[in-house]
Amino acid sequence: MKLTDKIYIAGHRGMVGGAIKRRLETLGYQHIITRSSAELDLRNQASVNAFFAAEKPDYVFLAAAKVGGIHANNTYRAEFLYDNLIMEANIIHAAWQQQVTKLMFLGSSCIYPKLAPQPLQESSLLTGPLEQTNEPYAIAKIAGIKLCEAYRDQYGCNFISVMPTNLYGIGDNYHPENSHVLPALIRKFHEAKEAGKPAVTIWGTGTPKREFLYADDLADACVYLMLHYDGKELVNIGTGEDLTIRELAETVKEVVCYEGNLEFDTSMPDGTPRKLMDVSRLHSLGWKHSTGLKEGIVMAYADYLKKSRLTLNA
Ligand SMILES: NC(=O)C1=CN([C@@H]2O[C@H](COP(=O)(O)OP(=O)(O)OC[C@H]3O[C@@H](n4cnc5c(N)ncnc54)[C@H](OP(=O)(O)O)[C@@H]3O)[C@@H](O)[C@H]2O)C=CC1
Ligand SMILES: C[C@H]1O[C@H](OP(=O)(O)OP(=O)(O)OC[C@H]2O[C@@H](n3cnc4c(=O)[nH]c(N)nc43)[C@H](O)[C@@H]2O)[C@@H](O)[C@@H](O)C1=O
Repeated sequence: MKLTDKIYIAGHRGMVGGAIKRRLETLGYQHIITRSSAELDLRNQASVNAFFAAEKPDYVFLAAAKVGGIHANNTYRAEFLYDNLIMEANIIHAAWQQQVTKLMFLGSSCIYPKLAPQPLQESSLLTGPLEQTNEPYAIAKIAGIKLCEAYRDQYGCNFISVMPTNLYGIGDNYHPENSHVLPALIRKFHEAKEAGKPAVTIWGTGTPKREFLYADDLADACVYLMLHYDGKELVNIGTGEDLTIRELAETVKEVVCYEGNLEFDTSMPDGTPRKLMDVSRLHSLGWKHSTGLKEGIVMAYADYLKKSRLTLNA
């Protein structure tokens, strides 16, 4: 990937797309192409085809998606399947038609079977039933992986698929119901501290375990793999370390300096009991994460405060 190549980031306004854009700009890439969903609805195949024909990007980071936490996945099941299927199919097909040099598809750790042996190996894909709460999203992601494989097999396309673990960081989604757990806890603890509330409600039992990677680390991994990996096999991207939701809540509570109690709402789903990624392939390719969880949460909280001050002042 030369500094003058045309690079399209689908989803540049999102947490991951924004981090990839920052990383590419830092490295001196001069020709980054972006479109918001208002400018280009990726569910519209004719618009996507026209965009690719006009811009003819050389490289594509496919980070656009319908994304959310366990409650959003379980509530908007049709949207999570339809939107993600349509967006990835339109982009991958147009990338082939316009002879894109290389495309990176972003999947997710949820593609692996609910009870697959831990840590999750890339080879465990399609070896067992999926977690029910995010099955539509997982099926869409698996279809994206299979599309990239099929276009490689039939047309020789250099389309690679990477599987990030749970992510957090700058530009995360802090929606009270639809966000992922880490940004949700940052918001809950902050608002409880500001309001002097005696307790914060955590969904589920607190016993599931999750792995968290700082989004700017993921972006660095994505650029590294775009530069150095051309294989057909999936590559898990994570830290290789996990903790319980209760431990995560205690950590966020400490960072936010909230002094109240935790309460657990077991009417809310736990989801997958554990989804720790096996990152040995990633490490063998020469990349390892650099931001520790507590350090990352401190930076994410600072970003949240900056953004919430902005909205408060809006
Ligand atoms: N967040 C996480 O924990 C994880 C995320 N991932 C994957 O990483 C990728 C990015 O996730 P993340 O950054 O968190 O998601 P965000 O929700 O922050 O960003 C998603 C982006 O997709 C764009 N988008 C959504 N629908 C459309 C549409 N119809 N047309 C055009 N653009 C659209 C949005 O554009 P706009 O803002 O212009 O509307 C937005 O910029 C996704 O593929 C996700 O599956 C994988 C594992 C974990
Ligand atoms: C990235 C990944 O993200 C999703 O899977 P998930 O990791 O299960 O999602 P989550 O982050 O929302 O929850 C993790 C755990 O945390 C508990 N939890 C406690 N309190 C809150 C809370 O307040 N909000 C949320 N969202 N969860 C909470 C919650 O009950 C669950 O046990 C899917 O998109 C999946 O498809 C995917 O790819």
